[in-house]
Amino acid sequence: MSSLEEPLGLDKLPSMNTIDRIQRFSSGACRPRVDNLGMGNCWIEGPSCSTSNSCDEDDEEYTAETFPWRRQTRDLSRGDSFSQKTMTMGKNSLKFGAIDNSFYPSDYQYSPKSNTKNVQDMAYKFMKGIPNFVKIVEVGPRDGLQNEKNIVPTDVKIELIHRLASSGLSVIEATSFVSPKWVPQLADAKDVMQAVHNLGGVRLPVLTPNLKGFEAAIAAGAKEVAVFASASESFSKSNINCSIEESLARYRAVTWAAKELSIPVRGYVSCVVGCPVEGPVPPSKVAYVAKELYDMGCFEISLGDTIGVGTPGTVVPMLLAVMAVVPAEKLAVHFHDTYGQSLPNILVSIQMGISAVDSSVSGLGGCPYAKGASGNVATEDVVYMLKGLGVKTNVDLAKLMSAGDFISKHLGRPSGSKTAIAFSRATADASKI
Ligand SMILES: CC(C)(COP(=O)([O-])OP(=O)([O-])OC[C@H]1O[C@@H](n2cnc3c(N)ncnc32)[C@H](O)[C@@H]1OP(=O)([O-])[O-])[C@@H](O)C(=O)NCCC(=O)NCCSC(=O)C[C@@](C)(O)CC(=O)[O-]
Repeated sequence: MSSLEEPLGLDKLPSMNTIDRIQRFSSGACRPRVDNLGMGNCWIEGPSCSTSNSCDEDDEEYTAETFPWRRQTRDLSRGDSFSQKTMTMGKNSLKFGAIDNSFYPSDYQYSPKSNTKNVQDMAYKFMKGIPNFVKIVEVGPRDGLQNEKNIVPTDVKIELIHRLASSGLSVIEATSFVSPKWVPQLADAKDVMQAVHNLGGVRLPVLTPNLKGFEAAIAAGAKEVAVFASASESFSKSNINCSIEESLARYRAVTWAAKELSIPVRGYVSCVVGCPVEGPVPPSKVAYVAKELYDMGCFEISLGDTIGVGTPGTVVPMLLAVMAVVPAEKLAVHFHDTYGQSLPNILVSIQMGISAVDSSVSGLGGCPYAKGASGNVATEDVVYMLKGLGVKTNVDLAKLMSAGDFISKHLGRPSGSKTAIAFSRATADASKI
């Protein structure tokens, strides 16, 4: 039975006593104010921390109590004045805030002078765990295009990768060296890789399910690869035609070969909260597979909610279980947006100290072996939310949206990014004035 019918709730997973922590965050703690506020801009802005996430922690009272999982975080001292800045978006000079004032009625007016200590404390708790910098791993050209009904021409894929790179994305998953019988959409992996492998300033990992794929990837110029295991036995069989243990044995061979060539290997765990066949997946199984991948040498483990059924209620217990065995700084999160839960899931993940997020331009994607699962969270939406939180990504949103526009036009459908749609509407409205 498909688990897509019903979101997985905490009632279906072991209680880990974390929900009350999340519920302590009040929505009012990060309320926008009217004056000159951008749509996604948060008025909270910490003192200047470096992007290396090396802030000093100066207030331990909340640290131990509220964020036992917290890692490198911003330095928000309680007396901070929370201010807001307007952000411009590249040459197009689209400005956050261009259509902002009309969004917020006057009763949203927020005066720092009337701020109570209580409210400041809530804001502090909310922001305390959030890192200064989040690395975005763009998976559109691989996870996005692997599920397209019509095969996207090689030159379009290459152009997309170029456009994504020019937006400032530092990691773009380019393609997969998998069986073309299983995933014909990426049968041109060799041609794509040969065309982009020398692109400067960007890492271009590719998926490799076994040694055959690894060798082909290296021959085509790949300098980084990713292996992908599942926390669900059934999904492992349908996705890569072997058991979890068999897949781990294959990946040990891949990581061993990669080590010989000094090739970094990223590890994926899929179905981290739910499986299309088995339903809820216990956090302990996810932790087991994540640790195996970490121990065999994967430099980062990406936790994939492959069918997009997770909510913060299931994601937090899963992350706690994984963080007990793999350090938070070695983890990334990878959410599909089937139930529109990706952004809240990303928010709780970064509050827990994770600073690497996978996403897909225009929300492209889905897994050919997970029917009903929708695309990944849209990169534009993630960048927009992070900008609003004052978190750096080094991604130029205007250029990113232009890349999204390029691929959406090619696919003949509107972008799956709400941010891109909102900005294109705003631009269209402005041009009528
Ligand atoms: C794993 C295999 C290859 C096993 O495939 P198999 O059929 O079990 O393997 P086999 O070893 O018996 O080989 C069968 C044929 O495939 C060939 N072959 C074998 N390996 C390769 C290779 N690397 N590249 C090209 N060809 C290959 C092999 O040479 C042979 O060719 P034949 O003799 O029949 O002509 C297959 O099941 C496969 O390619 N699966 C890939 C499935 C896939 O890409 N799924 C989507 C990934 S998305 C995902 O996993 C989730 C993730 C990462 O996005 C995270 C998330 O969203 O949560």
